[in-house]
Amino acid sequence: MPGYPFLKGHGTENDFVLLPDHDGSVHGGLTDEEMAARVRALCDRRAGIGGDGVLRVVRRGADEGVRWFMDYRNADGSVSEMCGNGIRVFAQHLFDEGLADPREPLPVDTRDGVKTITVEADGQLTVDMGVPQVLGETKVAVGDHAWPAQHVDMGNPHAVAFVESLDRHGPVGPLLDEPDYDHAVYPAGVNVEFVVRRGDGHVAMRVHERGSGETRSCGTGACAVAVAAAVADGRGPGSTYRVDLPGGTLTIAWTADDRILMTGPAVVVARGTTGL
Ligand SMILES: N[C@H](CCC[C@H](N)C(=O)O)C(=O)O
Repeated sequence: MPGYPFLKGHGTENDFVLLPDHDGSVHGGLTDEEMAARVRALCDRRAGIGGDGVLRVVRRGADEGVRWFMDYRNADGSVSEMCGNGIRVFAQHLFDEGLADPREPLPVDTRDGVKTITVEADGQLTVDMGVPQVLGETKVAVGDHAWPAQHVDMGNPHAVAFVESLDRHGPVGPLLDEPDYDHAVYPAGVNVEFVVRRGDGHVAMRVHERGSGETRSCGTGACAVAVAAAVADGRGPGSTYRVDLPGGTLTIAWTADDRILMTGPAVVVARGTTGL
């Protein structure tokens, strides 16, 4: 079958189509809109492969030892600065293909700069997600229910609201539509997280992702949630949160030197060829 190679993978069921394009010769010549249309076709869960987004795997020059660039787009074709679950799957793919050594820290360039991935003894991957920005209080709403929300930037924008219940039959509802938010605060859109407490250092969340809708998990969102919870708990740096998502669990550590380390699984489930 003519076409180009793809792989399918997920991190806590936030799923992605990976496009190996090391020298940019497969997809690099497309215009922005042509690439956005290709991404929408690939992410279509009926007529395509299906995914919350696309990770294009591009080799960088060997400057400063950073050899890879993760070109991420949401399912609607829009570009985002970073994808936390996606960068773990991206790294796992490189390890699987022998293109990176899992025994060494792996730097990957993104639109939000270089992130470094390390492999834990249990095979989970830890990503240094950088320094969070806590930008103040905003508000979000679903239907006629509104909540205050913490504005947290993880390279991409988040609004984190603490709610009474995540139940689909409760005020948060089925999240079939984008929550209302302050467009003056988020002119390029926003990822909206709804959080309940599960215990000390333990929360659960649902997320409506910019450009993808409700997903089973959001890595940058889990980081934003852990930061908002630590701030609400008067903790700040030096705290660790377990974040339960519909698709699995992520561990988020806010280090004493103000960096966010996210640890979670990454699985590559299939490979193939497509003409989409
Ligand atoms: N929808 C997000 C990007 C993907 C984030 C999420 N999949 C993650 O794991 O961080 C945005 O537009 O900023």
